[in-house]
Amino acid sequence: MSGCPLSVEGMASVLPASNKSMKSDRNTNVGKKFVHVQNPYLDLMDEDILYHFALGTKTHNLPVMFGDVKFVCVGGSSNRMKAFALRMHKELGCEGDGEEMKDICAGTDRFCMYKTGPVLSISHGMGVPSISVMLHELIKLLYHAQCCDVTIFRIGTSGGIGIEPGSVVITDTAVDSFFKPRFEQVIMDSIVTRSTELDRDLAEELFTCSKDFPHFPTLIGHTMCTDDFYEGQGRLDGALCSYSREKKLDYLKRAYKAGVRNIEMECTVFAAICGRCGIKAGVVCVTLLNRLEGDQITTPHDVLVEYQQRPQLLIATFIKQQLGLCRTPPPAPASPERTLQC
Ligand SMILES: O=P(O)(O)O[C@H]1O[C@H](CO)[C@@H](O)[C@H]1O
Ligand SMILES: O=c1cc[nH]c(=O)[nH]1
Repeated sequence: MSGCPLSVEGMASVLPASNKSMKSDRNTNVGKKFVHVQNPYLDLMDEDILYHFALGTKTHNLPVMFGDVKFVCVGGSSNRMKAFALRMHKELGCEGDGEEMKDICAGTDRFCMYKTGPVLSISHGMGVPSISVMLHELIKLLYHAQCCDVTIFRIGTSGGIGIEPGSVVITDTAVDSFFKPRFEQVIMDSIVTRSTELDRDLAEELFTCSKDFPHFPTLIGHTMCTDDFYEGQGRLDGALCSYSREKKLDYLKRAYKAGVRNIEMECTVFAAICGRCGIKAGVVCVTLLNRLEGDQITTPHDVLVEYQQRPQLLIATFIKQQLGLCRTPPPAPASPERTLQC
């Protein structure tokens, strides 16, 4: 994050041991949409240790480190999220080549985190349990840092259904394996059902933005979240397979009929947790294959690398537009393209 005009590098971010946790009056900022938590116990705690990030309210000055965050991008792989941070570094016109950018979570190898100006880039690993742990700590971090008007994106990979590999799917509805827009969470010995609503306007805005990239198809559709890559997604190539090829195809075709265009492993919990905490959320995943045609990912590595960049390209452009750093769309003749002071 060094050299970026919007970064907080250089300010005291690690607190002396004696410091109290950072708390402030959120009521002074009327009109702003603050990230909130849904836990009455949190404010009663003297200290909050974000264990999987190796950060804490007494050891780190979270408002100084993260108070300006407006966009958070999450994705499964740490390399992808570092690449996205480097891309944003360049796109925001920050100084240097970004190679000096530090992993804020270097104290742990669970997740990686990079900050470029108002953009935070974080990995979440694979599957609901992993992203769920990350999201709890991320949202507490944004809450402790008193962040407001935050938008969060998941930029991922997925298996497509009935669409060309390399297509980018912007999720309108995150559904479970029964094609229902819900996330069922086992909480102790109860099952709690939460809504998986995503921001429709955001999906439409992203779709409009995708028109800048005619070299790959982008569409809006339902995304199905499963708890497994193999049997959970009806694959015939796992170590176990308890159904027939016909049953698999019947399932995928029913999914398609229900509006599902791609399958991945995190979108329902992502939508459910972000929605409950007042964070505008979007899911954008590229498809690596068409599941009606096969299960194995046979696409060459270099093509897969290019595919993975598609959601990044779209989100980076969207963020630049939101920050007023892009001319498109709409062209603004009266106000020339803004540049950031580095
Ligand atoms: O590419 P990412 O973000 O990891 O997402 C997808 O890829 C993983 C499976 O290969 C799952 O986590 C799935 O959701
Ligand atoms: O088929 C696929 C490809 C990527 N990620 C998934 O979850 N499934």
